Amino acid sequence: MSTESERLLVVCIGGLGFFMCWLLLFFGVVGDCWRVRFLCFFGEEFVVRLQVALDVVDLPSALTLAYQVSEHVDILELGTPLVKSAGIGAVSAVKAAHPDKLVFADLKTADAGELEAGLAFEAGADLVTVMGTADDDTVRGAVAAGLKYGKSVVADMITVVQGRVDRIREVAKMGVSFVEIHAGLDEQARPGYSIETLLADGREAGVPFSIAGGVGPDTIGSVREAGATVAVAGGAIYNAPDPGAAARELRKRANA
Ligand SMILES: O=C([C@H](O)CO)[C@H](O)[C@H](O)COP(=O)(O)O
Repeated sequence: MSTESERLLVVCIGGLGFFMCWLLLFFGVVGDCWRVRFLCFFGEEFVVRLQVALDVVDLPSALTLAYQVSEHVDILELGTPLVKSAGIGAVSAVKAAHPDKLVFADLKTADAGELEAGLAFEAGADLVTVMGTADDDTVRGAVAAGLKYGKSVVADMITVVQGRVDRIREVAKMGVSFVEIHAGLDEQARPGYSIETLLADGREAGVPFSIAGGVGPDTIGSVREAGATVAVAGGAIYNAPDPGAAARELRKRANA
């Protein structure tokens, strides 16, 4: 073989190796949630992922609901009340039943971020929440667990109303995959509640975000237009007479 062909061969093998390294990094270490983020920014700019909040309080009901809706959603969330009632083993059960879906453990961790996030990842969660109001070291601890397991951490901004955009930007810099701009069930129940304030803060913050707080068929289009990575829907699905049909309709409207 001539020297020129040898050099070409070395360049080709080197190039292939470099490409394989990036593939491994992308599909292995970086994890599913970063793939969602990547697709949203570079592959499917206007696609919003649909996350169902399984806000029931026992595992059989959660598994039934997940079974009814899974084909229409991207992310199955174990709501905080479910994890408190059924335990972290519920995360493993939902992941075992739906290995093709991203499983989100809504722990809303307020302290011991690395320890609690590690529990969820160990149980099979792909994403876990830490409170956006938690101590910065708690958020950083959860992120450290995410890096260790190759999974993602979401900062839940529930209860933050004043100065929300500033705090969103702060926690985004701590390495969370995205920020959940969230009005909890109690806040939603107050007269005058509007999802619009969440959307406005999402638009202004300029970091990847999800929206939770009464997302339904009438609002999911605005959630997408605001630029959200993920739309979270609980009551609009589990309170519907046919949760599967409700999820299908949300999916249709999300990307209409
Ligand atoms: O996170 C939630 C709440 O704090 C209870 O755990 C809900 O899952 C979230 O608000 C989404 O539910 P809906 O507001 O009913 O869509």
